[in-house]
Amino acid sequence: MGSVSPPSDIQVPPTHWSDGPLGWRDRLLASPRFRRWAQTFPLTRWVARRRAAGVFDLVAGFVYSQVLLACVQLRLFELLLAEGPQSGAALAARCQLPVMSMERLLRAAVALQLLERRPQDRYGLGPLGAPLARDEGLAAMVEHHTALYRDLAQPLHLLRCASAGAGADDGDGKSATPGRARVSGEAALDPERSGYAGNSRPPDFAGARRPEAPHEGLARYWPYAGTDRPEALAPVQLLAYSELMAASQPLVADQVLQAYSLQDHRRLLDVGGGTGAFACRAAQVAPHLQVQVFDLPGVAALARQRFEQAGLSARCSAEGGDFFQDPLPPGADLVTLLRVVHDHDDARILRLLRAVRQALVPGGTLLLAEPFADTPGAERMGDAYFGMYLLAMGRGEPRSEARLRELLADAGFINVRRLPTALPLQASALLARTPR
Ligand SMILES: CC(C)=CCC/C(C)=C/CC/C(C)=C/C=C/C(C)=C/C=C/C=C(C)/C=C/C=C(C)/C=C/C=C(C)/C=C/CC(C)(C)O
Ligand SMILES: C[S@@+](CC[C@H](N)C(=O)[O-])C[C@H]1O[C@@H](n2cnc3c(N)ncnc32)[C@H](O)[C@@H]1O
Repeated sequence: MGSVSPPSDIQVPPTHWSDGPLGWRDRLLASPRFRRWAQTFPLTRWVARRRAAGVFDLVAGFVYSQVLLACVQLRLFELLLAEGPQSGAALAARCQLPVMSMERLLRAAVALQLLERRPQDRYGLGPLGAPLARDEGLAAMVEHHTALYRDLAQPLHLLRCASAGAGADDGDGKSATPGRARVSGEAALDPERSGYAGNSRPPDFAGARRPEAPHEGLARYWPYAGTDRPEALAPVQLLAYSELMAASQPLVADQVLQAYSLQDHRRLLDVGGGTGAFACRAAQVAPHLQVQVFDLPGVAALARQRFEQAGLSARCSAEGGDFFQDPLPPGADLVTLLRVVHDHDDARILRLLRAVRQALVPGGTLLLAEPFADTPGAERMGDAYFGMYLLAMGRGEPRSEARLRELLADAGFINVRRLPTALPLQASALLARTPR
């Protein structure tokens, strides 16, 4: 393998007027002498400290994430919300950790504002931990990152392999990506063997750690991203990601339903609608609405179970199939695509959008919602988080609003408009119509 440092004998000539001043700035910031001066000079000291803290956070980010993971696995936030602040020794006993380790974790969590020190040497929830205390979706997201971090442990390996053909399939369900062979079959996502048991939770806090999160990478976690025959996936392979999506769906549903009223629609088709979590919410907020989910056969079967358990089978149904191959059920006046488009490449998405246009009644509405790239104030979420996440998954990319608009126009949609959502970090939304 060659050296990773840039060859020092290559001079890149400036090609744009801004290269000059920006090159000057870069050399200044890279200069240890300048940095030494700036961190002591009274007018620049605060910028130097802020920048240093920013760089430090990037360097230490993984450590912070693992402190959070330990808190989530111990169910610390829920415990402190339910029972109030407690001493380190009491928490150590509850969590079955040595007192010294527990204190170390608690102090780390305080430094990250996940927890706060309280009078009489006790620990309570902090401003960043409190929102996590009752959020099953966020907790599940944190836990499943174990799979992502396996892939990211060697980022260059991931980047090199992916450039050889991310998500390419060699026809038998195994990824053509070298070094990331996909194991089909039950072992991959067997909740027992992977250690992942989704939302199944012990009844009380006594020694109640959450189960260890997945031991495999994302390609196995999301098996549909690596095959051209997703309808052939075994039910056990669909379970872990379907549970994660159902647990985290309220985060998305809240954004969508706050931004858009379903009252004027009569028939909703949720394409890639998973196990029907959004469908149930939609049916509950719009009691006149007929709702249908289209997803892979094994996932659609789970949706049917959910509808039955919720007593919604009269208005909610689910059809199984491959949305790239099979026709979508016709007749809906609203189609939703929630967290679906970013999973796939442009060619597949164009095919899917055209199929959605065919399925909708004339003048029908498409509502597309997912995290967008280039979201002001949440840029890291798009290109940094989802960019790397989807690379590890093996297919798809985060797209900007502008790119999604182009794809929608290519697929024949008109009147595309942005629906403002309260927390674009969670999901942004576009509305589009089919011609009458
Ligand atoms: C009351 C006092 C004292 C003061 C008031 C001050 C005030 C107004 C404070 C505000 C408090 C407040 C309301 C806080 C709210 C916090 C919230 C809403 C936090 C939300 C955080 C959301 C996060 C961290 C979301 C993370 C989402 C992730 C990581 C999503 C991952 C999604 C994946 C991996 C999806 C995969 C699907 C695929 C495969 C890509 O298709
Ligand atoms: C990221 S999940 C989103 C699920 C749901 N919309 C949500 O937001 O919770 C993507 C969904 O698309 C489904 N899916 C992926 N490829 C598919 C295909 N070719 N045909 C049908 N469904 C597919 C998956 O089974 C999964 O339920």
